[in-house]
Amino acid sequence: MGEFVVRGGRRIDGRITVHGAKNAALPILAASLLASSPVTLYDIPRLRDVDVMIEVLLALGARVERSGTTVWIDPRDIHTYAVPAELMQKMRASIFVLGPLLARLGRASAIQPGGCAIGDRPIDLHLYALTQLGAQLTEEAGSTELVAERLRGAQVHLTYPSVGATENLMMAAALAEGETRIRNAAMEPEIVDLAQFLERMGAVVRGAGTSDIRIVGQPTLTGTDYQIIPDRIEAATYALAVAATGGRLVLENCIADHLPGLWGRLREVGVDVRDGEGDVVEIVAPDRYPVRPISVHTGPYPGFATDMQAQFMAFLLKVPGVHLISERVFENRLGHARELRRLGAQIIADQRVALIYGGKPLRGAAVTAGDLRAGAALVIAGLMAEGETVISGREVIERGYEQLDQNLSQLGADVVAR
Ligand SMILES: CC(=O)N[C@H]1[C@@H](OP(=O)(O)OP(=O)(O)OC[C@H]2O[C@@H](n3ccc(=O)[nH]c3=O)[C@H](O)[C@@H]2O)O[C@H](CO)[C@@H](O)[C@@H]1O
Ligand SMILES: C=C(OP(=O)(O)O)C(=O)O
Repeated sequence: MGEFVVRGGRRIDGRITVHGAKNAALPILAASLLASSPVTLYDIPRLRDVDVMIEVLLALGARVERSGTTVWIDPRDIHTYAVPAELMQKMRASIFVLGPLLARLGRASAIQPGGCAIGDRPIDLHLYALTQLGAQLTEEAGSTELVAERLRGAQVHLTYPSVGATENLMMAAALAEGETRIRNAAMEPEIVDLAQFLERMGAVVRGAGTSDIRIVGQPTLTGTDYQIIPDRIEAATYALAVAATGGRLVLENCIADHLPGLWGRLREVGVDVRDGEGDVVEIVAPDRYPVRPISVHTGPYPGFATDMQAQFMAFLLKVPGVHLISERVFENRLGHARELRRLGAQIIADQRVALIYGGKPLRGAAVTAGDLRAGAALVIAGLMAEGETVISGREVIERGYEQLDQNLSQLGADVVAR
């Protein structure tokens, strides 16, 4: 297992360009399987999860070429409907290929992904949604198989606005006969990005970004080229790193509107956030914060994103006052509280709610990244702490952050990967 070694106490100053969004790239790579001719995707981040998704596409019979952040996919000859078990185990987002495989080959199978460090993460809503389009479902001995001669559009009400289930359904519906209407659909920017990609391939998608999405399926979809949106969670992570350490940061390729809840809370405690023209956001953080209790509840978009909750908790350690975080999306996503306590943080937490006593000094220690965003939170806390913080589980963090150590070092921080 690799580590990040962070020596705290340095100010951040500089500018960085936000990479393409992991959580948009993964479903869009899967959606490329729907096309009857090659697809070219731009701004695909160089991340471990993307490597695994490309392995999945190759295993299914697609041709894939990659040069920097450009990925070319020829899905014409896909022949395998079963997602290899070892790839499902490596990354639960492999589940995104179920909808496209079912639509292209009439059959799709995979092992059931297990839970992970942040919760059980069942796929019942994905499967329910696909059966509503006419697929027959067989579940046995930990594996799932879906079969459909022909998918037919339907009205599908999701009992929870699951991002992944909405995406799987949109992809299958794009090649189904007739119209599909998704009620209580997820509204995240990554849903809108997938919708735009499907439209570029010839599907008709209306209402993406609202809770009511309509998709008119087409007999075939054609390959296209498409540029992925910037990673709002990567942007939030760097913004919170500067807010936690003091200094100035210019984020290029950052769509400020994709982060509701973040900028307002930063401004509330005195961070100067300038949302300029051309997707540039400038953040100037004070050295000290006033006593200001903050409370945050995560929720589906446009609620406060669960994927920035851990990093926000690390930032709150800097702000004097007693703060409250409640995690409402995943049932077990506060594991970082225990690791932050190793740095001297005063946090009381159960599985869903944490009280954070901010404004107290932190000191470096050895900690472990239990999940991707928990790891990012520990890096932020390490930047604030006196002395050296060694974060093990570097590979977990690199699932979602490209060149984290180089980026932070370039901004003046002392972060080494080893
Ligand atoms: C690759 C990707 O884009 N991942 C994101 C996606 O994950 P993901 O798509 O897995 O998240 P969902 O929105 O589906 O999950 C939200 C909640 O719904 C539950 N649920 C989900 C599906 C299902 O079939 N049954 C069920 O009960 C989950 O356990 C969780 O409690 O959205 C999450 C919520 O914004 C983000 O944290 C993840 O980073
Ligand atoms: C939880 C995340 O991703 P995934 O759904 O791929 O585990 C994340 O991006 O924070």
